[in-house]
Amino acid sequence: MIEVNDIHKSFDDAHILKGITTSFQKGKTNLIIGQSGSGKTVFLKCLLGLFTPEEGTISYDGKIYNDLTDAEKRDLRQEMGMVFQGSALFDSMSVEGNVKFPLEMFTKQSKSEMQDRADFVLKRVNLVDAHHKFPSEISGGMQKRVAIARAIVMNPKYLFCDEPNSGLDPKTAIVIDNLIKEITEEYDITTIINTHDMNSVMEIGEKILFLKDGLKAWEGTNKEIFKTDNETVTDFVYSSDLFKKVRQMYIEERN
Ligand SMILES: Nc1ncnc2c1ncn2[C@@H]1O[C@H](COP(=O)(O)OP(=O)(O)OP(=O)(O)O)[C@@H](O)[C@H]1O
Repeated sequence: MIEVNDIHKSFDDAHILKGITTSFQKGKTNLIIGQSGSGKTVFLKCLLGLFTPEEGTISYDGKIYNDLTDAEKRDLRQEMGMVFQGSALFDSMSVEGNVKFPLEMFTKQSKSEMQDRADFVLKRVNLVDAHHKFPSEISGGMQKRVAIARAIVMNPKYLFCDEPNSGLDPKTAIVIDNLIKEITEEYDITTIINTHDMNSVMEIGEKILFLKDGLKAWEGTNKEIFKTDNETVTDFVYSSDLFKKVRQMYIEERN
């Protein structure tokens, strides 16, 4: 579980995060949504320990980040997996090489242990025949699977995903969303996903945090987001006619 208490982050005179308090449960897919520039990436980077908030605290299963020693912070970072926007695979390394990379960097595992772990996570993301291919030889959806395999290879407690569906067709995006949700439940990970994809919000948003101008404008579940009358949320989430109709049908079905 990650608990965020009143964090503020500024760059020079620009006050970007203006006091955000929230929490993210383990075993759940937590989504962060909001317009471009609302502070989602800055918030995610604070959770990753890449930015230090000037005020407020972030705690990871009860451990307050600022109270940790440098060695404890390093240990905590190793409990974090990250799926970057655009996958961010190493082009010069094979699929298997990409997945083994964190093990080679951060563990003292033997070659056969690394091989077993790489085989296991690649199988878990349903990639069994691509070990020796290079990123340029596989599809965007397969690259995302490799990125997910690499993010979970160290058995993380916390998984952060920045726009995991960007550049994917809608069908592949759903497969990737479901894969992230399954893995989150299976390994009891606290997963936080930064997204613009309203389909993800509806499908896997067990908890949704809506940021606006660096503030928490709303939070709730995907079921609650259908029912909310909060105009800031409805203006943003239901800006397309299609989603407006879906919401109307949902409300009528429930009445
Ligand atoms: N390192 C930085 N230095 C200065 N300003 C920054 C830095 N990183 C982000 N910002 C500013 O913080 C604000 C929020 O940016 P952020 O990237 O968090 O938005 P976002 O909600 O993730 O947008 P998008 O959905 O487009 O990715 C922007 O005004 C941005 O210019």
